[in-house]
Amino acid sequence: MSDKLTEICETKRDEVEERKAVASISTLDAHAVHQSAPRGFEAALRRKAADHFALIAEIKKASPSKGLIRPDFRPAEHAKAYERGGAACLSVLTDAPYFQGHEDYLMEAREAVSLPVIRKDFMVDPWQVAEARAIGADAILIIVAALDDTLMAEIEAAAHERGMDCLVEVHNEAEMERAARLTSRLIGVNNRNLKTFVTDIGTTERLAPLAPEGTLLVAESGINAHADLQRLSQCGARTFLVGESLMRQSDVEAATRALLEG
Ligand SMILES: O=C(O)c1ccccc1NCC(=O)[C@H](O)[C@H](O)COP(=O)(O)O
Repeated sequence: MSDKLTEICETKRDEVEERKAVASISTLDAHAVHQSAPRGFEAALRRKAADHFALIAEIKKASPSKGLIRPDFRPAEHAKAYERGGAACLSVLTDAPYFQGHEDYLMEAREAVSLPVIRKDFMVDPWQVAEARAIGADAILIIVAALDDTLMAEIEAAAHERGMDCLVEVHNEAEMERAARLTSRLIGVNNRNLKTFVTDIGTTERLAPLAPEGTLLVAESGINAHADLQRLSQCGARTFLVGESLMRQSDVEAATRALLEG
């Protein structure tokens, strides 16, 4: 194993092979018919970002870099608090081995609110897109560093076929160039290096000018306060993905409002 992201993706590939033996894509798609239609993740962000900051609020129990973040973890309650606090969308971590996540958390959170929800997981196979829709996800994450161009495009196509949006995540200049080859124009700059965990919000400032025309840029990770939103808005970022700093607060609703309003 060379780094954490590689390790996580190797574990994920094994997990997906086991799951594929239990449910085919057509079984998952048949199941997805019973879900409500995708809620329009990117559209909700674009609407909010047009006149204010747009927040993707993350439901995150634990992480490889920080361990347990929220001991009294209640996905539906956190989802409602985020919605009341003004979030535009939710992100729910479903990876179990490294984030103590679960598919049930996404289903519980989405059921409790009317916000669109992204499944935050490590996509390594188009099969996972069918699974994401079957549990109700409105969008998926594509981590450019984890995929080659062909697989990235296949995963994006599988999402679009099902009416889902893609948040395409980059961390450096070369990844931004590769992201531009996809059709999605919802691009997240992860301020956290997923190989070393070093986090620097200056990463968004460095990469923002390189985003392709028409991009809705999302600044991800390491965002703690309203002042960070104001700082990042100077480089054109008006959409933010925030997990840990909100999940550590006892009053999640008030913290969400304070982050957005100052
Ligand atoms: O959060 C981690 O430690 C982590 C480690 C390895 C891969 C991914 C990781 N996090 C996923 C995310 O991108 C964040 O959960 C998300 O951007 C929110 O970040 P934060 O506000 O810093 O919790």
